[in-house]
Amino acid sequence: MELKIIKIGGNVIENETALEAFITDFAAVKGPKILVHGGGKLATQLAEKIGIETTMVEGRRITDAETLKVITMVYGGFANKNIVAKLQGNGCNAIGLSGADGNAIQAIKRPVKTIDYGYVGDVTGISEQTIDALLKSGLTPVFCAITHDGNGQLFNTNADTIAATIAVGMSNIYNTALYYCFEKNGVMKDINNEDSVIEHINTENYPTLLAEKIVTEGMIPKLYNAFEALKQNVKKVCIGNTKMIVENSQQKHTTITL
Ligand SMILES: Nc1ncnc2c1ncn2[C@@H]1O[C@H](COP(=O)(O)OP(=O)(O)O)[C@@H](O)[C@H]1O
Ligand SMILES: CC(=O)N[C@@H](CCC(=O)OP(=O)(O)O)C(=O)O
Repeated sequence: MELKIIKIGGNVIENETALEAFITDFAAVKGPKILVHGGGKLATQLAEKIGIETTMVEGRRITDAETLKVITMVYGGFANKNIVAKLQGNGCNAIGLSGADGNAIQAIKRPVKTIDYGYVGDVTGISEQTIDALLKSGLTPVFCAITHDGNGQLFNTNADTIAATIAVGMSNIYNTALYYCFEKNGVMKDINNEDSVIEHINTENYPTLLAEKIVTEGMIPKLYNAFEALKQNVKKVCIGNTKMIVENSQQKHTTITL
């Protein structure tokens, strides 16, 4: 059976109309499914309001103790519960989780090489049996971008990485398909031209896209994670507009292959 792991980005969450449209489409997706959400933009806005500066390095947030509090409140609080409530309103029996809940996603502090990211976690494992028990009982897990180390420490983890790791872990039980949904139509040749979607990215054309800076910022972890997922048994990875998850959708998007 296919399990769909669908990730939505910060710009979708932040935009009331886009979020409502996505929720309707996600609720209508048939079969077992898991939603992973970010909320990076909302966290940056709240941090700014309370005088905490945000530093991003290659799409990842440097997370000090105060920033960790903000992201926990935003991702695990407002963003997660708002999405769960809206899904409930659309007949989808969602349950909101962080990686600490049910020990679902374990992580270690990202090792310091040239950069110390602070309380940023690299995922070490997921509890696929616990997640599967939720699926089997008819619930739809909704994960925010928070993990833990099993010793009481929460971590901020890139939501794209969480989605990929869940897809990899759950591939022990299901055929998994990973969808990265965001506000654009896919990975674009020209970021200002929605018609310039690159329909296929693979390990051959990717280095050029990276070198020519066609792929930058938040798209770097997304593609890194896409390749990692495919190498570890995930059957399908797509990047595109939320409309691509609609059954028989003709929406153009980017498909990643090895
Ligand atoms: N070639 C590209 N095509 C589309 N988006 C790109 C590209 N290169 C960089 N990006 C950036 O990647 C962003 C998506 O990643 P990210 O900021 O992590 O957002 P999300 O929260 O949606 O995952 C886009 O909003 C865009 O600014
Ligand atoms: C470590 C790290 O960078 N974590 C991300 C988690 C949220 C996220 O990934 O949100 P989007 O998918 O909306 O970008 C962050 O704090 O921005």
